[in-house]
Amino acid sequence: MTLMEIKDLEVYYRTLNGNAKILNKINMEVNKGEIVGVVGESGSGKSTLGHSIVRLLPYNAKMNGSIILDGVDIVKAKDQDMYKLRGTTVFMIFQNPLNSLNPVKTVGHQLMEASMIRHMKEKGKKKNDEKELYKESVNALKDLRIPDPENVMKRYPHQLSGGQIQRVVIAMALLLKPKLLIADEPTSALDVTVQAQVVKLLKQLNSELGTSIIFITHDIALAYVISTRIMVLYGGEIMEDGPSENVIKGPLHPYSKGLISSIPSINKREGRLKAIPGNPPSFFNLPLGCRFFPRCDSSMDKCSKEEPILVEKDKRRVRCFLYE
Ligand SMILES: Nc1ncnc2c1ncn2[C@@H]1O[C@H](COP(=O)(O)OP(=O)(O)OP(=O)(O)O)[C@@H](O)[C@H]1O
Repeated sequence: MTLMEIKDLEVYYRTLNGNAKILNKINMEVNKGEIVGVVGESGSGKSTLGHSIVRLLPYNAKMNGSIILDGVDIVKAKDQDMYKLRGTTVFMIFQNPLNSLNPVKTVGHQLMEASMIRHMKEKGKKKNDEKELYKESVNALKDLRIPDPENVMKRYPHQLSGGQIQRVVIAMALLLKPKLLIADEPTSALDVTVQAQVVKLLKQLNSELGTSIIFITHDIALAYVISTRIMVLYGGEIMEDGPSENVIKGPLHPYSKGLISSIPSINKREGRLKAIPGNPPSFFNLPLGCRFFPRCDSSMDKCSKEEPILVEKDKRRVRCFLYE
């Protein structure tokens, strides 16, 4: 069952150099209970996609198209409807998690508030059992392996380290139990053992409550570990989208192939990783034709002249003339 449907989404940023179209005709669906890994190099538009879904884009952004989530079109919704939606319908763990916390309230206050909001939604009334809210909040911090959680509850966000803040925001997500969770590089500030624990907790949230997750990462190997579907973005466009297993074991798009061959593997004896040569395009100077063609080792004549469309192929969507 579809939880969210994005149609023809375009996002522009107005800048001193003119308008830059960062997302181009994004069409995608997220089903209930699905974990979609959105992958691509830095600057491919991943965070912009996440910010569009919670409608927390910078002041210089403009959106076209529609994002229907739980029956509401986020592009056109009134601000008051967005307030209602954020939290228990959709929640985003930002790449800079400090943005999700209120600097003048303690961590404990904010976590207990998140827990209370969820109880209100579930039972339709205010839950005032402070002890219960406190216990739930401390347990969420314990789940994230935060040492001395009672002490962390008393602190203000600026008194915590980057890794602790990231875990507090993930704890908030676990307490809110939203229908759709957008996690933007949620493990990048964490060490490997905590990373693994976060992945386990997110998977648990998904399997126990059917929470849909959009997991944004530049690391396609991490996307494979957590997601059921992988969507590859490049230069603000979907290049490939399909079941994780198929995308990883038999990538169709040359860009997906490049991302996969740059995964470090202990089994690779050759020593050196294959990096994709060149850099992603500037949004002010996009190549004619396919956006990936200047870096592509399978490019043909027409790739520099015409833009390929996204076509269906083997349970997948792919944007490449090799499959048209
Ligand atoms: N407020 C803004 N004004 C102008 N351009 C912006 C703004 N925010 C982001 N951009 C540009 O939009 C492009 C896409 O950025 P975005 O953060 O969505 O990419 P990303 O794939 O999430 O990259 P990263 O992993 O580095 O965050 C980049 O070229 C970035 O410089």
